[in-house]
Amino acid sequence: MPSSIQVTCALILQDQKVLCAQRSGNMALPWKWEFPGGKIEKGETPEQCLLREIKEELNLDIEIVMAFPVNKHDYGNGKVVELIPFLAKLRGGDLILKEHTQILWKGVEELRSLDWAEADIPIVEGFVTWFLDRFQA
Ligand SMILES: Nc1nc2c([nH]c(=O)n2[C@@H]2O[C@H](COP(=O)(O)OP(=O)(O)OP(=O)(O)O)[C@@H](O)[C@H]2O)c(=O)[nH]1
Repeated sequence: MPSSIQVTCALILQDQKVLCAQRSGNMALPWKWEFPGGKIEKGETPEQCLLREIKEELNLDIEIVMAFPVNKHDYGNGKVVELIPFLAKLRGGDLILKEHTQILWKGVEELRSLDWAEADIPIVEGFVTWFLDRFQA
């Protein structure tokens, strides 16, 4: 397996909805849906990376609530992504889309209907299961 890149992403939960972001046509994985975030830079913790990326990509300030299990995915084109998801809450900032085509706030039970980047699919599944166990028991 080629060496992997470590990428953090945020599942920003507000009023039982999650912020989903669609990649633009000129990015890798064009038009796929993902959770906002990005690559960890040298010397950064995953949490520091995520706060920086969310500010850079969306102009939003978040607070990290907890970590979810990491998913390592081989895209088969030499790119292996270790996706490190966190549950987060919005703290402030006015949304400005700097990289993505659009964002949507999706109800938890509708999350599966989007065309997700492959690495995100197990994260979506794990999150929906976790949320329903916790809040709809
Ligand atoms: N931010 C983010 N990236 C994801 C997710 N799922 C997933 O496979 N990725 C991949 O992880 C990498 C994240 O890098 P990045 O957000 O810094 O994106 P980038 O455009 O600079 O990457 P690139 O230079 O490979 O195109 C991309 O290759 C992206 O395709 C996700 O949910 N969020």
